[in-house]
Amino acid sequence: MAESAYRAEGLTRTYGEGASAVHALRGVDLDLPAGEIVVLLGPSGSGKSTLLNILGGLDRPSTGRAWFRDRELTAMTDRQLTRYRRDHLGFIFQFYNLMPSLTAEENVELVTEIARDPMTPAEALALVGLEERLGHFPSQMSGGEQQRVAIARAVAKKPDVLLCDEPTGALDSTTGREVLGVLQHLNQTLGTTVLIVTHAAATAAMADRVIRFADGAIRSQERNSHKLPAEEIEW
Ligand SMILES: Nc1ncnc2c1ncn2[C@@H]1O[C@H](COP(=O)(O)OP(=O)(O)OP(=O)(O)O)[C@@H](O)[C@H]1O
Repeated sequence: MAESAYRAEGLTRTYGEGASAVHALRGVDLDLPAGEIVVLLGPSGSGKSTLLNILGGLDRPSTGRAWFRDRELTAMTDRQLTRYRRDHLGFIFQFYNLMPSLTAEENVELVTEIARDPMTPAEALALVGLEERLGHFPSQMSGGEQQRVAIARAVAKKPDVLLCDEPTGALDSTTGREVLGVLQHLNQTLGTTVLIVTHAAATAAMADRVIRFADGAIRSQERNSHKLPAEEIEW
């Protein structure tokens, strides 16, 4: 059986109390094997980001338990969660969060300087097809190129898992497909587990596993028998 990346049992997350409480997660059970591309779909407010943040060690559930491999995230101290994020995860968000005063190479260097066994920034930027743009500043690049720098930054430390929250949310469909192609390439060449939270339902076509959320719970989960290359996704 494939090694497990994540498991979760009965995760709930409630914000606030009493009548105004928001039940962002209402009991989520999960079992995600390592090495897959997993796409989480669902309407706005259905709890997708909340789940991603808990698996990413950025938030804690109100009740329930979660594991990364055989380590229980919900039993970790804040320090242990910080190390878990540093040693195992890369994050990609809708907005690229690049430092405007640093070049592409220097933006990636921010991570490679503190990682244990990183690629060089040039290697990471080559993986996302930006080997020619090392010395460019974010303002000199398109949105898609900036997102590729952000992906290079996330993968430079060779993470086991890439957690992506709306990675194509700010991009047009052509550029979005290119960015998804980069994620697919990383999954195929490095075996990185990739979790993608998105509104773009078409992204499901490139997933190994599609999880649909509604109202804080998983409504369905399916495995794709036939995955499409990202370039062939119809938006
Ligand atoms: N820090 C917070 N404080 C209060 N409520 C929150 C907080 N974070 C999220 N929520 C609420 O929890 C619910 C789930 O939010 P979440 O961001 O997980 O949904 P989502 O499915 O990712 O939505 P979207 O697709 O719009 O990003 C929403 O009703 C949201 O308003």
